Amino acid sequence: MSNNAIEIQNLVKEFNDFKLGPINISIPKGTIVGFIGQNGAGKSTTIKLLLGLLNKDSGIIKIFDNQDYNTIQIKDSLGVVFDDLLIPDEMTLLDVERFCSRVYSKWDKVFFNKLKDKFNLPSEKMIKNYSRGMRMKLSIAIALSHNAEILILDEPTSGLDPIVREEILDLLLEYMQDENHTILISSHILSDLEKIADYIAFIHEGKVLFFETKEELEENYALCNLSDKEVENIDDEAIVGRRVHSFGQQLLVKRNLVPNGITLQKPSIEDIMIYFVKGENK
Ligand SMILES: Nc1ncnc2c1ncn2[C@@H]1O[C@H](COP(=O)(O)OP(=O)(O)OP(=O)(O)O)[C@@H](O)[C@H]1O
Repeated sequence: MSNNAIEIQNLVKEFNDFKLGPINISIPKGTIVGFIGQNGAGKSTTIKLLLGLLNKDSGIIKIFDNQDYNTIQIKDSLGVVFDDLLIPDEMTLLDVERFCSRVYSKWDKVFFNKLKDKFNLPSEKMIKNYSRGMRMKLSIAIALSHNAEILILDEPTSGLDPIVREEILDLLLEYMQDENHTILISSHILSDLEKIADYIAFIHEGKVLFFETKEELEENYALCNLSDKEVENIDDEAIVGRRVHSFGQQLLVKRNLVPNGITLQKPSIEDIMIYFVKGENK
């Protein structure tokens, strides 16, 4: 049995004007993978393929070594959050709770009610009258309350205020106390991922540009500010991307390819993402 919770091999999906893949990613059990990329890069498409909500053109997707994940057991082991709640608007939280207790074999009513109180979610208000933040919180509460072994979260913190976001990140870290738990989370709020992710997968125009641990990103890349003259001494191979200023240039470089003596700074994940995209036109 492999040590991966999710394995994606040569996954391809084509729409009229967009091609995803081939995507190759292995997500080890017990890790949090932050899935980043520009709007339209292919994050949600990958997640939908993973969940069987879209049909792939080719490739292999395995969840716990299992390619046939339409079984109840595998559905039970996935907790899913999309950027909006996919629940009929006429339902109340009480209806949702009753529904989930029937659908999920390991539904934890006590934990769900704890989250309901923590998030101040009204029990009898119709979901259609919930605010966006309340809908997201309910969605997260459901995903966390059925003892899923993998959480797949597509933009779970979008539209939430910083305090609630922090609470949710804490809940995710608490969930990860169990070493068999795994999270794949896509987000444009890169500072959130900076706090919790072990790996960052960066998808750009349907291709994975990198899949590295946060430590590897830190070891491999650095920012430096140089004059135009100084930049001439840097090998083109070392430059991932650049931003030209009136006083010189800021570069994202591969640490191991720049000469000694240059002052290097640690880039944020946001820096790395921006310079990778800009690097295309360097
Ligand atoms: N059902 C579909 N039919 C046709 N094209 C689609 C379909 N679903 C997605 N696409 C296209 O696939 C591309 C990737 O979209 P996707 O939603 O995966 O991006 P994303 O990275 O999740 O973006 P965002 O950050 O904006 O949510 C886009 O060009 C989108 O228009």
